[in-house]
Amino acid sequence: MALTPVPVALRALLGSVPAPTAPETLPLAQCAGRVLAEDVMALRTQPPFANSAMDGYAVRADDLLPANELLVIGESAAGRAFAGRLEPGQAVRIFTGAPMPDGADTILIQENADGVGSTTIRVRESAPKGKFVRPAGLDFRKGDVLLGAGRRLDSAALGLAAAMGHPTLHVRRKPLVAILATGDELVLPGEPVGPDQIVASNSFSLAALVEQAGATALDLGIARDNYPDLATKIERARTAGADVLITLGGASVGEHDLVQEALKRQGMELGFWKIAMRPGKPMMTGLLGPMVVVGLPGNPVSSIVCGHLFVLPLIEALQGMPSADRDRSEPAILGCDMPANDEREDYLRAELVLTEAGWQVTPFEKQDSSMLGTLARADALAIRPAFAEPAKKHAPCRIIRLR
Ligand SMILES: Nc1nc2c(c(=O)[nH]1)N[C@H]1C(S)=C(S)[C@@H](COP(=O)(O)OP(=O)(O)OC[C@H]3O[C@@H](n4cnc5c(N)ncnc54)[C@H](O)[C@@H]3O)O[C@H]1N2
Ligand code: MOO
Repeated sequence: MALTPVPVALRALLGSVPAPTAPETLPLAQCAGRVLAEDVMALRTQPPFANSAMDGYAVRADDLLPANELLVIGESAAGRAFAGRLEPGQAVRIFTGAPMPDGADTILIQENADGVGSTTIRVRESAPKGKFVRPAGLDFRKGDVLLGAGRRLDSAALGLAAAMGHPTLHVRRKPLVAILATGDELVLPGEPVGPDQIVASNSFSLAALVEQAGATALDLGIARDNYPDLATKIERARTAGADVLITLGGASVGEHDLVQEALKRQGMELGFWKIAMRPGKPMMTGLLGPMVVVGLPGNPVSSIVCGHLFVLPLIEALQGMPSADRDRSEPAILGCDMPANDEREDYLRAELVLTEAGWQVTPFEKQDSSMLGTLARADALAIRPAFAEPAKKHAPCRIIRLR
């Protein structure tokens, strides 16, 4: 079978998502990190009235001649407006956020007035008409749509939704991602490790990755390399209603690589298998009923790199984010010479340095896909396209930032 290029595989995977997860209504305080299921319209105008941006005096700009004296006739504070009307020659003591009194058009900040606190003030320095006045609707008006469906609710978006008057929001249910490690050799961290055993790490790294992307991880533990155990644990993912099943390991071509066959026996429709990338070549995708299956290679670095390239966009697509298929790479320059590349696109663990010419990326010398220490040190993946010619230090390249 020919190797599938990364963008082809990614498009196919995102295209296989049956539908975004169902919407649910949550109180605002529980919406951080969730994705909006519908557009959000302002239920009110902000600010609802013209107000002062500074502490000082509400005045008429026409009265702001240096040394002019103004009679202070009252006070407007936030939550306690001045009820009367300002006439020529008058001022109203005002504080930040307080409503502008009728008849006033400008704020004289108290630093530019003499006699602050007394019944008469003297203009020290003039100000143009409208200075430090926030007109009603400066931020938004009732009916404005300020947050679109598919927007992830970061702190600014949540603050805005609150200011628009929404106590609850319609957001996508968190995708449920079942994670199944496979392998006779695996033991959990902290368990006794036999001479031919390996500590399982991939479930932890993938769970962290999917949770950062807004999903809930469901750890199915470790399936041993036999069909009955694999079948039981795959079944558990289906019963739990997982939107995605990530399998780890057993993806390659050896006699103990049973995962694909186990999934097919349960009815999985294979999407693709084997991608033109390094690491991550044996990755597989499929659909088992409505559940999207992603079979990741067992090598720890391969599984995490595939997680960044495929699983993160998949989880965004499941949350209805329209930008899920965006190009996540950024420009950089090489920090060293690079040899020609073969038919697999390379994702090299690398460190970044910010230079006058932008990010300079230098791949680590050792790139084995078992080396988690190197991956944890890496700032980015340096991308070397398939069949790339040799490249010189400072040549342009693309990177994907890891943190
Ligand atoms: N003849 C060939 N051999 C291999 C090929 C190939 O094309 N022809 N591909 C290689 C590539 S590339 C990769 S990547 C690996 C991936 O194979 P598997 O997905 O079958 O992975 P395993 O054999 O199950 O495990 C590989 C390695 O990773 C360790 N592992 C597995 N699961 C975990 C886990 N949960 N946590 C930590 N470490 C794990 C496992 O012990 C092995 O050491 O295949 C190549 N072979
Ligand atoms: O592609 Mo494998 O993921 O080289 O190690």
